[in-house]
Amino acid sequence: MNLTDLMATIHGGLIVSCQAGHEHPLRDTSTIRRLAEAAVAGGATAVRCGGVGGIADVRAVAAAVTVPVIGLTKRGTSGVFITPTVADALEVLAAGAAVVATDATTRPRPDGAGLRETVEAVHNAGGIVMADVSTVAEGVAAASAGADLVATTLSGYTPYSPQTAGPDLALVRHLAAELSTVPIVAEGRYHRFDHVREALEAGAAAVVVGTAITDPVWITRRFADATDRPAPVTTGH
Ligand SMILES: CC(=O)N[C@H](C=O)[C@@H](O)[C@H](O)[C@H](O)COP(=O)(O)O
Repeated sequence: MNLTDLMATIHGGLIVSCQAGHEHPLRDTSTIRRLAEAAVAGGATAVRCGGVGGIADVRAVAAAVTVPVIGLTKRGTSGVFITPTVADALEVLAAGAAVVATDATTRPRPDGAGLRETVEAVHNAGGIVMADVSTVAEGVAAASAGADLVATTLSGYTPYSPQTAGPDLALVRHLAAELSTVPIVAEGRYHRFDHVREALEAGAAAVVVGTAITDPVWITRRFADATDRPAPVTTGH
């Protein structure tokens, strides 16, 4: 799939992130595949998946859904952990993803490759790159390194980006103003319908929602916390 076809499919739409952390009750590849199928049935224009489920999740979801898959792997939880190496990116593509999501912060990558090198490797293999950033400067650098899409995924997850409870709509707005030719994807803590709308109005080409759709632990907790018996423990997404 090329970028033009991808944008014709996702522009103005919802992308659903189907992931579950190591200790999560939904951490099972066939469960993730079913979540992805449910998301597509509900109108997801694309699915983002992989994470700690890695290549197995990407492969299962890509084989099951007709919409484009944005794949990623995760290694660890600090530094560059989203599809951190060229080898990871190529594996994600080989598993059937149309788009590889990768950390595009300027922090050192574990294989020593630059973002530009990673982008080139993905392009040479026929893939599209979604650059996960946390600041405007990172988004601008990612675009000049050749990234096809810039996503706000990492805002709030690098020590130097704003640690907001809700989505970083300001980052969407600023990236859209800076980057006229690279589509911006709004991602990270989109928990409300009005925030999805606001992101599109701020210039996002598409919005990714994960936890608020695909994590029943998180959803249950929100309801439990409205009762006299709030949930006792936290389980990550
Ligand atoms: C920071 C990081 O590792 N983000 C990951 C990226 O793939 C996922 O864990 C998120 O669920 C995804 O970005 C969607 O965000 P939210 O679940 O907040 O809607």
